[in-house]
Amino acid sequence: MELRIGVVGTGAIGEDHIRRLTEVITGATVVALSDINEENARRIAKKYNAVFYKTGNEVIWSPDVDAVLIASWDPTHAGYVLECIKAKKYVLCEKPLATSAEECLEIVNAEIQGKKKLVQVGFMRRYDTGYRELKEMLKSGIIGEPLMVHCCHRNRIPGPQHTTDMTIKNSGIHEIDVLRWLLDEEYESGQVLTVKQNKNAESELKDPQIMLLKTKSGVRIDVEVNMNSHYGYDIQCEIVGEKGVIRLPDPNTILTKLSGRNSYEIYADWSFRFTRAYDIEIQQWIDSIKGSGPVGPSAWDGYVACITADTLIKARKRETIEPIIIQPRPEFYC
Ligand SMILES: NC(=O)c1ccc[n+]([C@@H]2O[C@H](COP(=O)([O-])OP(=O)(O)OC[C@H]3O[C@@H](n4cnc5c(N)ncnc54)[C@H](O)[C@@H]3O)[C@@H](O)[C@H]2O)c1
Ligand SMILES: O[C@H]1[C@H](O)[C@@H](O)[C@H](O)[C@@H](O)[C@H]1O
Repeated sequence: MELRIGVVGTGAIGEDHIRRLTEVITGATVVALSDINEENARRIAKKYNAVFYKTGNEVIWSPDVDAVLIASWDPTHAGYVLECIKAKKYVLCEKPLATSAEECLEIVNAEIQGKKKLVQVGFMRRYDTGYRELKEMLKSGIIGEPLMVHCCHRNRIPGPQHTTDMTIKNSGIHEIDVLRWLLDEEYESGQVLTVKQNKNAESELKDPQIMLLKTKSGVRIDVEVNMNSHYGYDIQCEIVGEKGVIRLPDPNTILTKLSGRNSYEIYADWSFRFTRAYDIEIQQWIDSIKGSGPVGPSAWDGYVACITADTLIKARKRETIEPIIIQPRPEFYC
């Protein structure tokens, strides 16, 4: 049976997911889509033989749609996810789940009231082969207990509407999620350092920023989140353990020997770096909702990531170390 998917938001990643669902993923067809940029959405609807709807809610409530993928701007996520829960439809929402922890809790409570797990959050790094290998190696105990984690999240240039808070809540949120998944524990406190301003950054944008996190067991984490690397999209993660160090591999790119130099390509953005992870994420989402329901990052994971991001933003503004206070995890998500 082909699952009929509706997509809300057909910008960069929305269109890429539609291509993926059509050309790469098995068992699903994109039948409906919507975007406030009507011209672009109509172009994509024509290209992929889907129906254009004027509003996201019409896509969600359409009887022709079995499940929904949300890829619109961050502040629109919570409203659409709540609507999907009302309509009792499975939904894969791109990160972040919402722009505040309060909205995330509203989603969590609505899902619990509906007595069915419907929501998955687009934390695709959990599906990246490199991160998966890191997790396996950590579990094997080969480096002993992890003690410190050093990460970089470098974007070549920021998107047009990027703000100082988004560096944490839109970009750094990937590390917030993937590191608690890797280490399998929660955070205790956090801090953000701003550094000498990059002259290439917009004057309003504090860039780069360093997120510092401490986990409950005392692991120390530093993450450079840099929106203006200029040289490319570069994701690094090194875990220092009691007996050794493990490091996320760079993606395999061809070694070029040219003009007296050995060189490797560095990807320009996330769409190339995480292509395979998105493919696996979406295929597993489709397979799971045809089975007993989603098994990927849940609304609860969306909440924990968001409360951590909110706390880090508060810490940056106050120039303090803030405790990260997470509500008790409901039985529903255990
Ligand atoms: N998981 C990842 O690695 C990853 C990568 C890129 C983007 N994202 C997330 O995906 C979302 C989209 O990012 P993007 O890079 O494609 O941005 P984009 O600006 O290219 O696309 C967003 C689209 O949303 C549309 N939109 C805005 N408000 C809307 C509304 N109310 N209803 C319907 N459509 C609306 C815009 O017109 C635009 O076409 C963001 O939330 C971002 O955080 C995740
Ligand atoms: O910093 C970017 C991340 O590296 C990507 O994976 C996307 O999430 C994008 O929206 C962010 O701006």
